[in-house]
Amino acid sequence: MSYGLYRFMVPKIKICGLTNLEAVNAAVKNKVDYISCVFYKYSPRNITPQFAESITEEIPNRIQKIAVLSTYESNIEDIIKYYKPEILQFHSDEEVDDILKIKSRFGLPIIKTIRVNKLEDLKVINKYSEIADMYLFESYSDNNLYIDKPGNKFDWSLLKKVKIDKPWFLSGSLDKYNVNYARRVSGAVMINASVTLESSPGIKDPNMIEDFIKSVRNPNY
Ligand SMILES: O=C(O)c1ccccc1NCC(=O)[C@H](O)[C@H](O)COP(=O)(O)O
Repeated sequence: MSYGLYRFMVPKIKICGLTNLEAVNAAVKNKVDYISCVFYKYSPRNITPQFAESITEEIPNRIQKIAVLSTYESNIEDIIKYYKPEILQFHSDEEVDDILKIKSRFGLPIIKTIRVNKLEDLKVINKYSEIADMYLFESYSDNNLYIDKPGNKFDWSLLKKVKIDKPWFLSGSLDKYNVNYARRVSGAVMINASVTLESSPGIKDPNMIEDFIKSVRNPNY
């Protein structure tokens, strides 16, 4: 995509791993498009479905709620019942059939995370293309399989080298300084950020959320 065209595409922003009302309010105030809560017991961002419901119940309808979970999680019924996500995001090496069962049962669209460090990692898109409605691309480190640490990035330009058959988010240590460069070299229209907006593990800083969203919306900010 030429830079000229890219400049006119309105970016969509997802803030992931919200754990308190202040962070949700900062995301809402700054007109985020998607928010995600994490339901993964080893994550510092893990919260209960009931608490996720309580911090997100007042958000406007235009913001879509995403649940980050795994097919191995046992509390999916509670996640659906209380948090009421509009999209489910699967983040590990789930089997296609297991995701399909959940998709058919709850009738919700699926984001499949694809972890990328080299071009051949992108082949896994083929495996999930039947069941995924969107992808989320991020990097991985061998010693930390499912939870990225700040600073984990991949060569974003790899995403321009393959045909991607669904809408997709770019993720992985995006911050207010690198996000517009990352969008340019990857062609991303949809952006996900989490750890880079935290003052301590699991705790998002409302000012960092605001600065991040402003810098995506206005690259000269
Ligand atoms: O965020 C978590 O703690 C997490 C734990 C287990 C599975 C997935 C998890 N996050 C889901 C994501 O979409 C991304 O990993 C995360 O937002 C990465 O973004 P960033 O921290 O900005 O690199």
